[in-house]
Amino acid sequence: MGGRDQRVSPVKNFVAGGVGGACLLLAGHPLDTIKVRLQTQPKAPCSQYVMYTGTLDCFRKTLSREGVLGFYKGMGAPLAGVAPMMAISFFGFGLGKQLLQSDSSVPVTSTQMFIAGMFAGVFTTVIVTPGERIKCLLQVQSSSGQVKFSGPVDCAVKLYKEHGIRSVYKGTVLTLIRDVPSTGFYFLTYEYLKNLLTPEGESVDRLSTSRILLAGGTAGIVNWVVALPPDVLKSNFQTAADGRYSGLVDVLRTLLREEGARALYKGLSAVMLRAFPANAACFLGFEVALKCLNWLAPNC
Ligand SMILES: CC(=O)O[C@H](CC(=O)[O-])C[N+](C)(C)C
Repeated sequence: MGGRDQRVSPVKNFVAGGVGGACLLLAGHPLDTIKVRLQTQPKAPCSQYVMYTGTLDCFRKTLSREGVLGFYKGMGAPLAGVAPMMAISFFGFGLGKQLLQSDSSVPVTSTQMFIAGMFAGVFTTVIVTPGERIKCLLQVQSSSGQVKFSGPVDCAVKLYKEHGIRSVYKGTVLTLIRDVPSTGFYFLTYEYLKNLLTPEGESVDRLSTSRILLAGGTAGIVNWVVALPPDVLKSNFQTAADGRYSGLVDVLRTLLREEGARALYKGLSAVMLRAFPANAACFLGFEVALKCLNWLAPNC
């Protein structure tokens, strides 16, 4: 597989990855707001009184009542987490490729791309695990009606005070199971499609915006096809009361026994609806930021 002609500096990958993360959030947050509103709307006595009948209804009502800004409520906390996560992810991927590629004139192979992507997945787990634990607990709390945590910082402090750092990092193994293979496929798909979509004789670095969007969006879909089953297990494990599950195999067994295999793809439509535009924007933001950085500092 053809890689970039020259190696990209890890700092540039980090900064451009952060820009990509901010774009991911800007494009994906409206669908996340819709998803959370649908998931947490109060149970109605009959379908006539239901607040939102579906995704489109929720979109229309939010737009007419709150305007476009209504879709961007509560974006501050995720911005503080998603931009650094994607910065670390692109940094880890770039570093992984450099470590695996002994000669920079030899293109990076598909296997090396996949391993470098998995490497990035290991890197991000350090910040993703506590971020997901806090996010999931807050999301479940808003639908359960019991307010234990006033916000992300309060949640982190309470978890730490109650059961120490182990509690903040509850779900680390499941986060690794979710993110290591999926990030491998994420970057492999993007790089593979970029090469496939590059016309004969042209450089992959001059790919059109529409093709970058297509490659990035598809990478997002592939990422979530792989990530969703462990994501369901992770969310259940991270939000369960202490002692409810003896381990991750117990979560899997319980879920399969109680809800069947379909439970492993819960929330599929909302996740997929968000995955394409959010990740298309992420990779476009990354590529544009990288071009700007290369223009500003061509020699580093
Ligand atoms: C599971 C996840 O966070 O996926 C990221 C993209 C998205 O849609 O949020 C990508 N990555 C796993 C590389 C962080």
